[in-house]
Amino acid sequence: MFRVKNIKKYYGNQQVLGDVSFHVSEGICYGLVGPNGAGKSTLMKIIASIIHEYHGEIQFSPSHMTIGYVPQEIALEETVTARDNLLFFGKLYGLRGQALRNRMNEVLSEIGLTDRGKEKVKTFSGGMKRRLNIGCAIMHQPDLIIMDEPTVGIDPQSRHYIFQMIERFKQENHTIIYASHYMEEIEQLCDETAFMDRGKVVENDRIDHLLEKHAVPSIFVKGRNCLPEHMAQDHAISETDGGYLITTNQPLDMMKKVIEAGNENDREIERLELVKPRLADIFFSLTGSKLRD
Ligand SMILES: Nc1ncnc2c1ncn2[C@@H]1O[C@H](COP(=O)(O)OP(=O)(O)OP(=O)(O)O)[C@@H](O)[C@H]1O
Repeated sequence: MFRVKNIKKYYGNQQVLGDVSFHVSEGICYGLVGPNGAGKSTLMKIIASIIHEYHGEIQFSPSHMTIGYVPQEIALEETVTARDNLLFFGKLYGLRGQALRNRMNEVLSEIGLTDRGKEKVKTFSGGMKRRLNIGCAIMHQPDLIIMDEPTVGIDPQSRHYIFQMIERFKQENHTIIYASHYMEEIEQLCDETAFMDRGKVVENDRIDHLLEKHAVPSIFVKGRNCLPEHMAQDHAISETDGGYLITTNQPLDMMKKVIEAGNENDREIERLELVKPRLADIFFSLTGSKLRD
């Protein structure tokens, strides 16, 4: 679908992208995740051809691929209706007449605003504006949809709605680039992801591969005297949530040991759990950066 090759970008003397490369296949949702300032928006603007001054190359295949760009900032005319905004963007993309009106109605239904289409955008909630912002970018049914943090500051219902839209886009074989600093969103929506930090891609792969490659299993135990003797010497243990997180390659054996030791007199186990590896922990272990600093 497209390949990002050795992209470098400077603002004055500041390098904001340093030799970024990856490949995105057709029909997937590809996540760009990283803290504020990592370079996600700059990279997306380069892919969307909004920024032209950079080093490196973006290779699209086919070369005439169509792109829809959903900016991080709401880009709507608030004094007119949702329908007028969609008509305006549809015209920009070359739609006219009945085809334009049909597509406008289709998109209104897709973004769940059919009943509000004739109302002015200034009366909309933040979530409705976000949905309309997406609607404007998909009027021309683009092959590639680039979404820059489309769920920032919205209510859970609208977020859920946007997630459902993205699932539909994928089913219709659109390719999506999705930037976020919410790792839960990347885990839920994306097939592959690139971890970005300080203008570099520190890791990129399929999400299941990342978890397999980097996640270290662990168990969580909480209770009175719940740690068996000697365990602290033999394993990596950290205190968290009033209990202990024990990193081990044999989590089930370890749970057995904790339970056996828990049967002794002065011990009491309140909670014992296998801890599912999370992408956010992998990101932190690779970069030393938290996503929401
Ligand atoms: N037009 C510009 N002129 C100068 N510096 C800029 C410009 N745009 C972005 N930057 C800088 O480039 C770096 C990367 O910014 P960018 O917006 O791409 O990061 P980001 O990962 O998208 O962050 P955020 O989540 O805050 O949008 C930041 O240090 C930012 O201050």
